[in-house]
Amino acid sequence: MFPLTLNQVLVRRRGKVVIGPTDLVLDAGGPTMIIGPNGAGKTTLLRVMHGIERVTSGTVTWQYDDPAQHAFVFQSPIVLRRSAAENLAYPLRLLKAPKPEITEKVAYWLNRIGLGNRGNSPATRLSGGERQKLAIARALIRKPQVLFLDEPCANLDGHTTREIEALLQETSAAGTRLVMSTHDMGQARRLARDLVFMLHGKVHDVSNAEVAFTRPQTKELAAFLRGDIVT
Ligand SMILES: Nc1ncnc2c1ncn2[C@@H]1O[C@H](COP(=O)(O)OP(=O)(O)OP(=O)(O)O)[C@@H](O)[C@H]1O
Repeated sequence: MFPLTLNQVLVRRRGKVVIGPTDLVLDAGGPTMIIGPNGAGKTTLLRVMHGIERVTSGTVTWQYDDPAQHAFVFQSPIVLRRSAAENLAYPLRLLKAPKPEITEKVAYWLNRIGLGNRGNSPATRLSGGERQKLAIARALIRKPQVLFLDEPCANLDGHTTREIEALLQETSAAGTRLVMSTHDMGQARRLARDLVFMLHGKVHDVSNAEVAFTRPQTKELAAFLRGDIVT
């Protein structure tokens, strides 16, 4: 599916330029972490790439696009008002997967996210961290080639964050392309192969994560990584 190429993408909402005009090319590697100050446009950029945010002008081009091959995990986990197991089964039912396969995969993923004995619990009763893990598992259960995540660990405790990071690292190693926003520079350091630094609605810098953290190429990125307020 890669490269994914954004060419002069501009998103205007209520008269305000939220994104762009900006360019970005993502290759097949990853994980890519999108960083930048609040309001820089990280969420909107992810939504544009996934195809759920209309662009005002410019183009978003996949090498070949198959919307069934990309999934999106939102900052506030969205769970269906059904059991945890039913949440996981849902995407497989849409794909008309055979029943035994659904049963097997649901059991595997419930265990994988530590909900092995909570399959019948209503998803809405789970904790925030459990709901987020469920949302990620529901995205992964159909083995997408690309997974977009918008601040998946915002507001989660350290233990859950560590579990989610381990799951994401495993997912990336297994070949799913991760593109994720984070405000946590420790997390970016732990997970990123490359960093996309957003500032004022534009992609300001794209660099290898190691290079960015040791020799940032712009003074704005250096300041942001130092923890300064960048305006
Ligand atoms: N539909 C909309 N209408 C008006 N303004 C919008 C809309 N969507 C986003 N914005 C504005 O565009 C800017 C970028 O928003 P976005 O959520 O993409 O940034 P972000 O970098 O993800 O921010 P945060 O880190 O705070 O989540 C913000 O100032 C936001 O208020």
